[in-house]
Amino acid sequence: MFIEPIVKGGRQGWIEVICGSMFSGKTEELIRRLKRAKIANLRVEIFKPAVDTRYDDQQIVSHDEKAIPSTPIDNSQTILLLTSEVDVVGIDEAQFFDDQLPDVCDRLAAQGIRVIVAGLDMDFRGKPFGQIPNLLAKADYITKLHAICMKCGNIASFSYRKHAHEGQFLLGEKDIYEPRCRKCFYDPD
Ligand SMILES: Nc1ncnc2c1ncn2[C@@H]1O[C@H](COP(=O)(O)OP(=O)(O)O)[C@@H](O)[C@H]1O
Ligand SMILES: Cc1cn([C@H]2C[C@H](O)[C@@H](COP(=O)(O)O)O2)c(=O)[nH]c1=O
Ligand SMILES: [Zn+2]
Repeated sequence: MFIEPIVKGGRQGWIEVICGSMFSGKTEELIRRLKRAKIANLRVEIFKPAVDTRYDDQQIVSHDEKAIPSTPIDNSQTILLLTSEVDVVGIDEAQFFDDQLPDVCDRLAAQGIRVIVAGLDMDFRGKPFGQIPNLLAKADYITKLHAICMKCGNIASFSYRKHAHEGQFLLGEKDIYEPRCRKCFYDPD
């Protein structure tokens, strides 16, 4: 389990990335860290891409219905305008944000802010997704989570799309996606 680092000598920022397949627990882990920060009386701001309207327009909601209020935004640079007086920034579904997101996270960390980013590391083809690879390169702390393969019960790193849609962007749940292990993802039958 991720334990918050001890910071000596004043305020210091850093970047945490939580990645993994769908249903691996990224949103639950993000919510857990953000709730602990709130318990510590830190000033917390939470963002998600406005396009992600799956469970709720405003809140971040996990597959298991854990929720926390957030601000939906269209552009990652908006985060800089809304975080002048905060200690912790949380960002969910980061794979959907524009290519400025790594730079935005760098700038927040340089201001002494703890930045916690959650997102899919791979798309339905098993290819790196959006800015997550660049964020992983910049991260101070990385947590890779795993789901359970829906075919064989092993540990799953991949998100298998059950529909024929070819575009990278397709919001969905268990009706469209299932987590799979490497073997069941590449050799289905
Ligand atoms: N195949 C699966 N493997 C693991 N968890 C699953 C699976 N299917 C459903 N779940 C549920 O999904 C929850 C994780 O949801 P969530 O944090 O929203 O994941 P993510 O953000 O990574 O998609 C788990 O606690 C569990 O209740
Ligand atoms: C693999 C994959 C997923 N998506 C979409 C499907 C969901 O709406 C989100 C991921 O949500 P989660 O919190 O990680 O479960 O992303 C997509 O658009 N394209 C893909 O290839
Ligand atoms: Zn499997």
